[in-house]
Amino acid sequence: MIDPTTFEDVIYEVRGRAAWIIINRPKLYNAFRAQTIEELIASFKLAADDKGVSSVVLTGAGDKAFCTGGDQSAKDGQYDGRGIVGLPIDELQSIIRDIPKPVIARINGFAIGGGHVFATLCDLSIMADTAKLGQVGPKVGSVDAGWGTAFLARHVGDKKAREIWYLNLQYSGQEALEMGLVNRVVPADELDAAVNEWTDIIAQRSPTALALAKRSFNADSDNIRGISQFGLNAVKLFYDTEESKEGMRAFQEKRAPDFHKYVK
Ligand SMILES: CC(C)(COP(=O)(O)OP(=O)(O)OC[C@H]1O[C@@H](n2cnc3c(N)ncnc32)[C@H](O)[C@@H]1OP(=O)(O)O)[C@@H](O)C(=O)NCCC(=O)NCCSC(=O)CCC(=O)c1ccccc1C(=O)O
Repeated sequence: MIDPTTFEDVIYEVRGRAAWIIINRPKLYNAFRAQTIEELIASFKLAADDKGVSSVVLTGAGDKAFCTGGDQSAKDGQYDGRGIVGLPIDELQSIIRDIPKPVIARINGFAIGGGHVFATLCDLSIMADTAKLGQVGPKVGSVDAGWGTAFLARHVGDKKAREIWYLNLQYSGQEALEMGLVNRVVPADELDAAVNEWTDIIAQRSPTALALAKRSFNADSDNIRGISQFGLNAVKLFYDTEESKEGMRAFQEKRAPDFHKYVK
C-alpha cells in the first residue's frame, strides 16, 4: 500500500479529477535523486489505479524550476539507488508513457536535463512565459539517448533536436511553442488556470477513448523504448569515465568543464 504522506521529495494531491505530482526539492531546482524517482513512480501508480483520476499534472515546487534533472550534488559517477545508472529512471519514463491517462507537464520554470526529458515524454505541456527549456547532457557528461533524443526529434524535427543536444542553449516559451515542444504558453500567473482548464476538459471526456488514443500514439513510437534501454546501458559505462566525471565536478565547482584532456 502506497502512502503518499510518507513522501519526502514529492507531493501527491488529487484535485478534482486531476492527480498533481509535484517534485518538491525547490532549493535544488527540483533536481532528482533516487528517492525522488521512487516517489514519482509510486505517485504515478497511485494515479493509474485511482478510477476517479482522469489526468495527471507533473510539475515542480516553487517558481524557479520544473525539474533540472539528476541531482549533481548527490552524484559521484553513478547515482545512489537501484537501476542501471543508480536511478530507476527508465521505469519512471515508462510509467509516464504507459499510464492510460493524459499527463500534462506544468512547466513553471527550468526544464533541464532529465527534467527536459520528462517534459518531452508528457502527453501535453503548458509552459509559463518565464520558464526556460533546454538540454545540458554534453555540458555535464551525460546523455539521455532515446526518449531524450529520438523522441524529442519526433516533436521538434531532427535538425532542431540535434541543435538542442549539441549546443545546450536555453529556449523561451515562445521558442518552445514555435518548435512544437509545448502546446501552450501563458503568463506565469495564469499557469494554474490554464492547467485547470485543460484537466477540467479532460475530466469530461471518455476515459476509455482517451486511453485508446494514448496507446495508439505510443504504439507508433514504442521502438524508442529499445533505443532508450540501449542508451542507458551505454551511459552507465560512460558515467565511470573521467570524461563524464569532469562534467559533474565542473558543475559542482561552478567552473567550465575541460573534457578534452580525458578523451582517449
Ligand atoms: C538550471 C540552471 C540552468 C539554472 O541556472 P542558474 O539560474 O544560473 O542557477 P544556478 O545557480 O545554477 O542553480 C541554482 C541552485 O540550484 C542548484 N541546482 C540546479 N540544478 C541542479 C542539479 N541538477 N543538481 C544539483 N543542484 C542543482 C545549483 O547548484 C544552485 O544551488 P546553490 O546552492 O545556490 O549554488 C543550472 O542550475 C543548471 O544548468 N543546472 C544543472 C542541470 C544539470 O546538470 N542537470 C543534470 C543533467 S544530467 C541528467 O539529468 C541525467 C539524469 C538521468 O536521469 C539520466 C541518466 C542516464 C540516462 C538518462 C537520464 C535521463 O535523464 O533521462
